[in-house]
Amino acid sequence: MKYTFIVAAAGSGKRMGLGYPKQFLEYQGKPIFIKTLEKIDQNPRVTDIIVVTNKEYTEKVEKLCEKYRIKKIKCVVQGGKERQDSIQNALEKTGNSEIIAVQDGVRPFIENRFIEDSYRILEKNCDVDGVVIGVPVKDTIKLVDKDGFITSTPDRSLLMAAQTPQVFRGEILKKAYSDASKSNYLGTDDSSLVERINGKVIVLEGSYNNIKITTQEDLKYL
Ligand SMILES: Nc1ccn([C@@H]2O[C@H](COP(=O)(O)OP(=O)(O)OP(=O)(O)O)[C@@H](O)[C@H]2O)c(=O)n1
Ligand SMILES: C[C@](O)(CO)[C@H](O)COP(=O)(O)O
Repeated sequence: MKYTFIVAAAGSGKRMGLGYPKQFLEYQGKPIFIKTLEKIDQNPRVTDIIVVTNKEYTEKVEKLCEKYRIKKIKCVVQGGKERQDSIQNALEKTGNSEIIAVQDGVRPFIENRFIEDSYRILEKNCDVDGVVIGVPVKDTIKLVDKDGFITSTPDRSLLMAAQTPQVFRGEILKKAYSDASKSNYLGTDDSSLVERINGKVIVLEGSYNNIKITTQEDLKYL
């Protein structure tokens, strides 16, 4: 079995406003995306890792992966305009991988149990197409109209905030991406693409620590 990880590191980090992409920000002496890659590389079941990055940073990423001895790198591919385009480019290099996981390069607090438990769920349940790491929402969520007026208050007990990794059977993930591209559907995560082709995806409780480094306020967690 091939267990491929795609690590998305092709964003520009506009909201962080560093003047360079936040995946290169140093945390404990290493770029954030390297900290993320180290955790994935250490899992014995992961067979290969594809990193997606901005065209102008490809060589830098290759060198950093070498410097920090990330052993399972299969290739570094060029990203696209949106995160979804970046993942689509990486999917083209996954070959016949049976299980494909997608991870934000800027979520360095990924835990090994997220990977292990997701693989276990997919192995034990042939009717499940994917596993998404997520946490119960703590705030009350309001749906609003374009003028900011509240239209409804969804039942919070049914709301989960999606994180990464998001782990899928390779075939359905590729089909989901291909269908989304044909119909110009742009989702904000990988699971939403699988959901729209009626894939059965389960949420596995992750951790509130597993944040995505997005804005300056998140730097206090590093
Ligand atoms: N075209 C893109 C956009 C994002 N990402 C990656 O997807 C993850 C989550 O995206 P986000 O936090 O939105 O990162 P940025 O796009 O860099 O941030 P911003 O939206 O503030 O510019 C990050 O690891 C980012 O590098 C990517 O691979 N390709
Ligand atoms: C995939 C994701 O990290 C799940 O929370 C998130 O949706 C990425 O969103 P962004 O628009 O790239 O910040």
